[in-house]
Amino acid sequence: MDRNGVMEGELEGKEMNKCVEEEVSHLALDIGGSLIKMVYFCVSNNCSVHQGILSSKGSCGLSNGNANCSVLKGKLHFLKFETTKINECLEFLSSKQFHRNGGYCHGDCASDKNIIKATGGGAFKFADLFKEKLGMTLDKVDEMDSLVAGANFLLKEASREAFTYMDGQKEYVQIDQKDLYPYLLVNIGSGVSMIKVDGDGKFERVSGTSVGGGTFLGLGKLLTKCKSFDELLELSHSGNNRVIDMLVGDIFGGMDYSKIGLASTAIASSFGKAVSEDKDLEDYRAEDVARSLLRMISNNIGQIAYLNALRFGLKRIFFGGFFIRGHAYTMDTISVAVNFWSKGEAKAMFLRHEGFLGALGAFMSYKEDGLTDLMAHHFVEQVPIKPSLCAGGSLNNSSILEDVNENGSIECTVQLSN
Ligand SMILES: Nc1ncnc2c1ncn2[C@@H]1O[C@H](COP(=O)(O)OP(=O)(O)O)[C@@H](O)[C@H]1O
Ligand SMILES: CC(C)(COP(=O)(O)O)[C@@H](O)C(=O)NCCC(=O)O
Repeated sequence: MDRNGVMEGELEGKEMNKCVEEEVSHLALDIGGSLIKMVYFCVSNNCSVHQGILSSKGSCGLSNGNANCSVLKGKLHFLKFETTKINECLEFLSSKQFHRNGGYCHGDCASDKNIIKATGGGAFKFADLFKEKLGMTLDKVDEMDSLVAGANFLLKEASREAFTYMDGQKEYVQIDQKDLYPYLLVNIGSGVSMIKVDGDGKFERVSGTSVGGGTFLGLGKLLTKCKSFDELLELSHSGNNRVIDMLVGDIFGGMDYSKIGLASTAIASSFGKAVSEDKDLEDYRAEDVARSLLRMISNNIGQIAYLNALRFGLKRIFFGGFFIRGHAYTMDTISVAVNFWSKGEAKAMFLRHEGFLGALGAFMSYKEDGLTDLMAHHFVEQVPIKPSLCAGGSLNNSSILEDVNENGSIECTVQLSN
């Protein structure tokens, strides 16, 4: 796995084998414009999968004591691949035999009737490819439905999922389930969707913008010649946006424009300095360009999000999508924008499993499918555990913010009807 958490190389493959030995019962995909997100449930050793119906070989150690193991213990795992490298995803699924036991089957798993829940535009675009290469049918789940289901699930079931981030301070937010709705969900993927959520399955996509994560990476690649998202983020770390952005102070001779509440250090015009300076792109440091770009896009999304929150009187805004990547400066910029525009009234919040909302929602939709005998899920998040520890090993509690999505498997139980 590279620094992005994108699968590559043998080592991760070996680590994942351990999980396969423990049996993957269900798997769902979110195939987006930039990344493929995968969520799968790995049944703990003492339970196994037979013909698509999960049953126990021994005691599952769970409450109902039913020999058919209607409650399974295991872990939810999270992985991502670049969409342009979809073949790596297919190879991974194939090598791990996920196409045999990752979906649900109509009685006969050995047949080609494997069906996998999938959301995102790629569920349409790549349906034939999955069929041709793996004999897998992608059962399409609507992207907005999935995002909302994934977010609601995490906000209600997972502990330490939502947090605020301001001035370098991360604070987990205790969500009162009775007081969750309404909220604004802002998913920053390649593009940005803004969804007003009023309940389970009750929502409206109220806005969106095409200036999103794809814009950041696309423009960043053109302007800095960097090759990857991580490289671009890394560059932005050591950059100074003031070299390129035109500040209020640049226009007002170092003074604030206090009458309208603008400090001299506020950005008056992103990239505005490049207008008057007789410089070529090469004369600017790639670090500074990356920083200005990140700031411009984060600010803009924060502002549009706030305006939509204002439009509907929403106080809480949850930001998801892989543009964020747990990156301090991105979250800080978004938080400052929301705080500034709302005069402290609205709050920006972020999610640990930010990029996996759609995939989780697609995963949850198995429970609506009678074919699976899957009645309901009950998830209990425990300690984030590295996928490599799936088959045992010491617990790792020191989850790093940036890597939580790859390392933060969730211990859970899945309830199935007999
Ligand atoms: N490893 C990565 N490769 C490409 N883009 C990444 C990566 N990590 C984060 N990103 C950012 O995340 C965005 C995609 O977010 P995501 O939520 O997966 O959306 P989508 O569903 O459109 O693929 C990209 O546009 C980019 O800004
Ligand atoms: C079309 C999309 C829903 C696709 O989702 P994505 O793959 O970007 O996560 C998203 O890119 C989007 O909402 N774009 C903004 C389009 C607009 O409202 O202008």
